[in-house]
Amino acid sequence: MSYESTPTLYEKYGAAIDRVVSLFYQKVLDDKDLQPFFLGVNMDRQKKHMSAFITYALGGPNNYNGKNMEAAHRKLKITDHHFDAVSKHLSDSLEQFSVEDSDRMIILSTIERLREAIVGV
Ligand code: HEM
Repeated sequence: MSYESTPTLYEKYGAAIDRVVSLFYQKVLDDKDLQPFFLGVNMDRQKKHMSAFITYALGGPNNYNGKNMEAAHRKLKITDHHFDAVSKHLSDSLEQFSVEDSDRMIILSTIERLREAIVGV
């Protein structure tokens, strides 16, 4: 009998989060539909906030000190189309880092739960 417990997603992928987030924002900024949202945004700060947010969402330590999702996206007039595009870039980035499909699905469903707080607020 083994006492090993299932590792959290943070234990499995935590070391790669910064690199995944960098690749993700490369894709976002290469996307003509999404570029305008990030004009004038400090991307170093943005990447740090996103990495901390994802770290916590995957079961890691809570070092996130940014705004809540509703406050962060208020007045940006983000549509479902934009949300789907961002979600796809995250999915592609996770795939490029060889995150297992079943884990990628869990991560995407965690992100999906934020849709209401981000779209159209
Ligand atoms: C899919 C899930 C998403 C997550 C987890 C997420 C996460 C975050 C985080 C952690 C911040 C930083 C908040 C802060 O600085 O206090 C942020 C800001 C921002 N997000 Fe998102 N975001 C998501 C979707 C989107 C979408 C779909 C768009 C637009 C297409 C978007 C555009 C922005 C912009 C422009 C900012 C910067 C706001 C500013 O600094 O004034 N985000 N997001």
